[in-house]
Amino acid sequence: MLILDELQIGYGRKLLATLPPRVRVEAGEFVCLLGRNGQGKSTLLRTLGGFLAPIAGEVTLHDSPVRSLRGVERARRIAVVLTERPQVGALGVTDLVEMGRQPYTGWAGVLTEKDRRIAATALEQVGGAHLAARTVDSLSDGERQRVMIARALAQQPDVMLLDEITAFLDLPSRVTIIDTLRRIAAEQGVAIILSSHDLELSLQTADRLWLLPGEGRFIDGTPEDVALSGAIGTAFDQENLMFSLDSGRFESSMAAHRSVYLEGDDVATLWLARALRRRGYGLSTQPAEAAHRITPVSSGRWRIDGAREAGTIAKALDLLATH
Ligand SMILES: Nc1ncnc2c1ncn2[C@@H]1O[C@H](COP(=O)(O)OP(=O)(O)OP(=O)(O)O)[C@@H](O)[C@H]1O
Repeated sequence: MLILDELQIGYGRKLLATLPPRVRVEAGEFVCLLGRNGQGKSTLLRTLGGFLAPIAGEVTLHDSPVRSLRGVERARRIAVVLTERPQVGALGVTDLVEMGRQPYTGWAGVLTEKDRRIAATALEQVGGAHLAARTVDSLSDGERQRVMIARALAQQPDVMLLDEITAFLDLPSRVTIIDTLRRIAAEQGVAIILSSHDLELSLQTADRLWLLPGEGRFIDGTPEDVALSGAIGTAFDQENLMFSLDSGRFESSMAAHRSVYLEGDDVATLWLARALRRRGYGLSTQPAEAAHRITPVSSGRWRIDGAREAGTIAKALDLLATH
């Protein structure tokens, strides 16, 4: 339903990215948009929302160019959530969420019972019903983000564009908000495009990744295809940090000073492998080439070089360091 045709985004002569000839986003899709600072994530979202003209090409929503949508029409179809703290003073949470109904209330702005019900349901959907009587300026960052999402939902849009909304939240709050958005996309058929710096969470949750790796490129695929293509490494790796395809996360890339052959693949051994990498050990697949050999004895207990036993990861690291 959202179609990006021959799209080039940027400002004046500054071209930030050229997209493939046709990119489609279907109802119910949850897309995460990733890229380093300044690669054009916000610019792309602004272009998709029709707030910024593309350098070339066109964005259409249900066959209408988004740039041609008038204010109210656009607000009924496209909702935008930003990370900035809204300057709304002591406005009530319920009043703010009900503002999402403005595209439907006509000039007088009178809310019907139905409008109030839709706003209340939106607040419930983001787990914010208990905040209804609070004022917006009294909310924590995480609570405020939920309320801003509720306002966007109250617009009953076809597309939601969210720009780095999880930036200041702790991990459980980020997971909760992303889960809520995924559920909303799937259950209500809203297409959701969310820019984020949370690469690992995006890899785990997105139906699709859009990656702006720099040099004007744009990559579109399932998280797994994008990871396997090596594009995540190209976009984010740096001297001391590399994306590991084995673990699906970034790992410190200090030069390995000694290699260890580690047997076993139980959970405790996977955590021991993490600790070893952090300490600068390389994990060898060839026992004969490794300086040390670690064998699991039972879960969370290992034998080091056939002799000494370690019952914690700290002890295993100690034994390796003193040997
Ligand atoms: N109005 C503008 N005119 C010209 N250049 C702009 C304008 N707004 C942003 N830019 C530039 O365009 C580039 C992309 O900016 P954008 O905000 O889209 O990046 P981003 O990927 O969202 O970055 P971040 O992760 O830091 O939020 C940056 O170099 C920025 O300085």
